Amino acid sequence: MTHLTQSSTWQALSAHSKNVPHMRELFATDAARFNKMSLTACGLLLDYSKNRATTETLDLLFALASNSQLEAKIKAMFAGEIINTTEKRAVLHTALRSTAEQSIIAEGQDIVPEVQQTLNKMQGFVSSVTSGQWKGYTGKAITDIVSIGIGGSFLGPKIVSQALRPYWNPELKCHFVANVDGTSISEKLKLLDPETTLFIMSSKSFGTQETLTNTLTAREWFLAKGGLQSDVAKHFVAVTSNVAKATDFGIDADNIFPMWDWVGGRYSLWSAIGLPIALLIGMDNFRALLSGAHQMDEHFANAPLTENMPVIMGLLSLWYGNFFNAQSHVVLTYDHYLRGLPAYFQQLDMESNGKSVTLNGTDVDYSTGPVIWGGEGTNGQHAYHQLLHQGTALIPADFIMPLQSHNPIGEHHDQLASNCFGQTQALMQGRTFDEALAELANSALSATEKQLIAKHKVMPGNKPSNTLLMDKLTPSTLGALIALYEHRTFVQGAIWDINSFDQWGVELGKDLGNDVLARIGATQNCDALDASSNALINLYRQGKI
Ligand SMILES: O=P(O)(O)OC[C@H]1O[C@H](O)[C@H](O)[C@@H](O)[C@@H]1O
Repeated sequence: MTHLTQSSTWQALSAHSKNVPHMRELFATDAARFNKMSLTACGLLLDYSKNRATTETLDLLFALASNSQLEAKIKAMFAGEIINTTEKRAVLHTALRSTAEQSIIAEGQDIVPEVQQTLNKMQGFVSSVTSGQWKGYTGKAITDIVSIGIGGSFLGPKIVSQALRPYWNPELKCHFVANVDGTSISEKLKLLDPETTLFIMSSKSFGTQETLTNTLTAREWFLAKGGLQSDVAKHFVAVTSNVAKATDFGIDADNIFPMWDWVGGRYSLWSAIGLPIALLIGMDNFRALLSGAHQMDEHFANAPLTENMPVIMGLLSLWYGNFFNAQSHVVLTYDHYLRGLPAYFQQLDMESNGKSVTLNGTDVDYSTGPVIWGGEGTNGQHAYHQLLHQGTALIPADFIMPLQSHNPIGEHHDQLASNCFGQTQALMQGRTFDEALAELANSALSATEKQLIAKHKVMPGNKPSNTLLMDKLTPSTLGALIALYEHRTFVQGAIWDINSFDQWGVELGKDLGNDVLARIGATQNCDALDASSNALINLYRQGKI
């Protein structure tokens, strides 16, 4: 057994998990439950009262956090200690949204000036492109941006841009290409004019196959359409920590925006990887996004554990994963602009906490990161919510909704909100057999049929959910919301004693993919691998089944 599962707090939580009353009862016996179990920070309100939790539960969870040295671990992250031990890196995405007055040391150097310089460089670039001062090779202003990247170098810019659509510059369009499937880039290029298109190649490593291939294809297209090699600098910029590779590739050194080792891919939207966002929403709004995230950093670093939003959310999610066998967690956004957020949180959390050994290499004997999934409310209500209500799996849910819509037409937002609140209520209270039977009282069914149908209509309830509200979806509230989930992920990783900042599983896939590529291009059929892989590669070489 690991220290964690052996600990008396863990054992106490395990025993206590069998004795928590149904949430219906918890609400019935405490009218102040919402007041006691909700909190506001950084423009966000978290209602966590619809959880299987009593004061005792929370006390035990906070004790678990303290015993896991959570506060010290939070300090270590903010202080730039090498907490990504397997890659020997600091984890300082929080420095990207620090204020100019702060001083944050990484590897013996204050990194804030570099961060500020890069923001200023981004500012100059954004203003040059959006004012039309930046000209393409025929002297025309830029109308279309194509952002090429994958993983964190794609999801962050794409989903944040999508979320902040009301703030877009109407003169500019932005397209995102990630997949190495040639269809993705081909379909985009069909829409574009090389004279007015600017490509942003986003790759921290400048070594990711998909991004390099898509960028080469874009450059070939540009040259085939009339651009000259000497025009490439006007149409290709890069964001990378590997400046040498980017210049070798042909990108003008002046057009390279730096990235740093201490920023993980899935935490990078706050860096120059966020350039497509800044181009679309303008630098003031981009800075507001950073500032919202910074406020959440301050809250996370300074609020006591018992009033700390990321800590509470992290602990409650861990409660279900470790003590109720919940294997997934659903994120439901009641705002069309936030429809991509579940996919963003999916990478953030699953790449961070999909781990099976502790920092010192011991196999864990408890569940770590759950499957994160979700979608847009109300659509999911007419699909997978059925399983949330009556399925056998326990799936804790987060409901996220702004109180004011950017598009307040008719009764739409009232209906959206009523669905959101109605769902959390239904999940919590469910429907008993007697209630279901009473609803059928006036139907024409026989008594036996009523009994049977009532059985099918029973909803056990007691299904946990958090509700997160904000006044309005703005760059600042979105920044705070994303930082909240980043820190929630951190909290869980800290308690599980895993490295939330490496991704060796992803790396193996890349290596084997390269090996297979060489075998596909070889002169002879492949017979060196397992029978299945040999057969699949050879069928592919043959081009038919
Ligand atoms: O930015 P890049 O170096 O091209 O990396 C892009 C992506 O590659 C990997 O697959 C990582 O798992 C991601 O976290 C990263 O964001």
